[in-house]
Amino acid sequence: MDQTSNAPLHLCHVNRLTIFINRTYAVIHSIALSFLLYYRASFFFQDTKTPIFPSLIVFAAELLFSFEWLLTQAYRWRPVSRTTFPERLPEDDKLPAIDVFICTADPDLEPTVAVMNTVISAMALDYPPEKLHVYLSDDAGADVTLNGMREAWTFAKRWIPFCKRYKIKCRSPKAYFSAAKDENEDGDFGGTDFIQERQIVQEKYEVFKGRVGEYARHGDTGSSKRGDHSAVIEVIQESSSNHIEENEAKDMPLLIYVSREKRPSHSHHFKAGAINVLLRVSGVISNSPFILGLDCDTNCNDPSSARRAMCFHLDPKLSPSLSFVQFPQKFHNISKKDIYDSQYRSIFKVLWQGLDGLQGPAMCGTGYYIKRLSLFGKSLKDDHKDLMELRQSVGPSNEFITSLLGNYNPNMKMAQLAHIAETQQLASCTYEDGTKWGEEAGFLYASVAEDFWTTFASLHCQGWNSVYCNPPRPQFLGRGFTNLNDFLVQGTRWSSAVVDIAISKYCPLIYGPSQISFLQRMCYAWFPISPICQLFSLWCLATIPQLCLVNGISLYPEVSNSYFWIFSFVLLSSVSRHLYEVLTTGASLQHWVYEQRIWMMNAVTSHLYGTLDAFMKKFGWREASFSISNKVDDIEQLKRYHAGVFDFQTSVLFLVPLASLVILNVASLCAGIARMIFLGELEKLFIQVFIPFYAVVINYPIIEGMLIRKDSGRIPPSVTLLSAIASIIFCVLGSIIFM
Ligand SMILES: O=c1ccn([C@@H]2O[C@H](COP(=O)(O)OP(=O)(O)O[C@H]3O[C@H](CO)[C@@H](O)[C@H](O)[C@H]3O)[C@@H](O)[C@H]2O)c(=O)[nH]1
Ligand SMILES: [Mn+2]
Repeated sequence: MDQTSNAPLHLCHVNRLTIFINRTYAVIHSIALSFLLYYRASFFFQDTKTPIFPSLIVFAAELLFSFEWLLTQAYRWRPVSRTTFPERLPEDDKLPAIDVFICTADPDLEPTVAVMNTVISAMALDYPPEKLHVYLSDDAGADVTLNGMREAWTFAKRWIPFCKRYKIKCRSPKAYFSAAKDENEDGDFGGTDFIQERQIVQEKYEVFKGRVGEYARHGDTGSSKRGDHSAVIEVIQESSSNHIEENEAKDMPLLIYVSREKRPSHSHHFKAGAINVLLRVSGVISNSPFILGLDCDTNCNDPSSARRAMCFHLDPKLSPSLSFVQFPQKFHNISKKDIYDSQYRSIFKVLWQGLDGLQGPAMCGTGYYIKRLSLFGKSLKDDHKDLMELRQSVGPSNEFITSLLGNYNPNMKMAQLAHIAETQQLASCTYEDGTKWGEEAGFLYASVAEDFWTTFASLHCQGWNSVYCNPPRPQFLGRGFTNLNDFLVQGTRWSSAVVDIAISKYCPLIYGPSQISFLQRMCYAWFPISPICQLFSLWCLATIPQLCLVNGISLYPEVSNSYFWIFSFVLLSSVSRHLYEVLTTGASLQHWVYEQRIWMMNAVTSHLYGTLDAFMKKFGWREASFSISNKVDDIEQLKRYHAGVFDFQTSVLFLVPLASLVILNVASLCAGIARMIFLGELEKLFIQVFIPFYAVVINYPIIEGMLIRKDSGRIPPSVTLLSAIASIIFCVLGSIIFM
């Protein structure tokens, strides 16, 4: 260990070439945009035959697009990347303790074996075991999960020493055993000892899986009492009295099951509520200064993440204002033909790097190492720490307040026994009544995008920073979507959650104290504003120029007009800019098509319903909800995903807008081509023909789904018919009203 030297624990690289390219592009593109908007604006002072209403709508769409574009430039202002040197960390006895929080909520959608793999992989992190405490929050209160944990504990006693002895990198047994041998480049594969032990451990894993499977089949998955059960907190311990095994257990991290109390009469605030209970319960058990947050599907794919995170948290220059280290979300099941962009390429390869160069990335729910106290910044802000005020803020438990004030250094065994009674109260659904939990303490409740919202309002706006750590080997691997329905359902939840923020008084465009920089605020504004901008602009651009085309009305400059080149430039520049980013982040030309398509589909469906949902909540017509993402594979759907074939088995509410818009665009394209050929309007309508042409080419799989495919993943004929009728009605009504 290299403690004595002054070698840094981490480095930050500023990519000057990228910055130069990004800023140059921003300047050139914004000049072109200004010309475009000038052309539109001056149009209203001219005397033309074009009807005013469609031009006005298209202008509004262009304005919103430009505004959104402007916000995204902040992400491109100063992207950075980082390297860590965990080997330079101090000795193990100087490392701070870590509590791992894993959340699960529904054993039917989140299979127990997979959740336990996450638990086991977290227990096997490369960190002193006495400084690692793993908590699983089970919102379903299901027996299968509690029993699964007991089995996981027993299996982990074999698994952890095996991983450590042979330096296995992939610490999720499921991933390890299902990978082809040569894929497991890590670990020592030479000796017969290894081969024998691997065999034994694999057998144990099969037994573990079998047992959990039994519980799942015959046990109670808690579906009847999911919203109505009392709190259960259990420290998972040795069940057998076997001496040798007990010795092994010494090297095991503490493992704790937490199922908070839930009652129909009390709002439980979804995942944020679950984490806040974990914050309290762990506060009186282990009270570690740092917390690793994981979703139940996020396996530790590399044991070194904890030490890498400590490279930042233990840097004396960075640490006082550092709240958390975020690792990217990466996924183990991404197809080469990632048609739904399940990898979120742009977020994790572009946007988060950009934020990292400003004040730091937003939390993304999983794969982050956060400083516990930063979540209580507002409650603890006065130095004198008035006890009464603190009670009002975080509730009456003296044990918890003591732990928060840092006066309580838990001796694990004692703490377990002394405080288990206290935890019942801390996990009860009435504990938060009259306190500031969810408002200033812990994760915030105002939006179900609790991660994004908490980072903005509680952390970055209070002057905390964060960093983004993206080493070449993925440190965590989750499960990406494999079908359109899951993608659109999650998209709708996200849009709704962020639009909640956009239409609240905390909209980052207007809210934001001086601690947050202007550029950081622009980035934050983009998330809540973009669904509204995209939804409006895309719906307009997918209907109005088309309607006008059918009626022979020109909305864009003719080819001979010099502004024609401005419009062409803006279009080409934005499209090629996106292509450039896709290619330079290691994706293919084909992936660029996927992203263009899924972006359009998302905008006209998820963003639409999400925004509607947000407004309905605002007016009190609907309650907040959190539709948990499905994590069970359907073989058929999986096959299609890997073949790059769309699976249209989703709600008609999603399908009808998609299909209607495509039908409308095909029809207008035909009409446009006919006009060009028979009426010689090529010059006049060039751009307007190009728009539906582009939309149709990019969205070809929808046409295929309607007309060509016969499999169960196609668009049902009834939906096609309904959509055709919808587009005809739109065309007729639109022509009468607008033209
Ligand atoms: O009432 C709830 C609802 C969800 N969860 C857990 O929260 C996690 C995330 O839920 P999931 O359904 O997988 O949602 P995703 O859309 O995949 O989650 C993304 O978006 C969420 C909201 O922004 C973040 O919290 C997540 O970390 C992020 O991965 C899962 O482990 C769930 O078990 C709970 O514990 N209680
Ligand atoms: Mn998820």
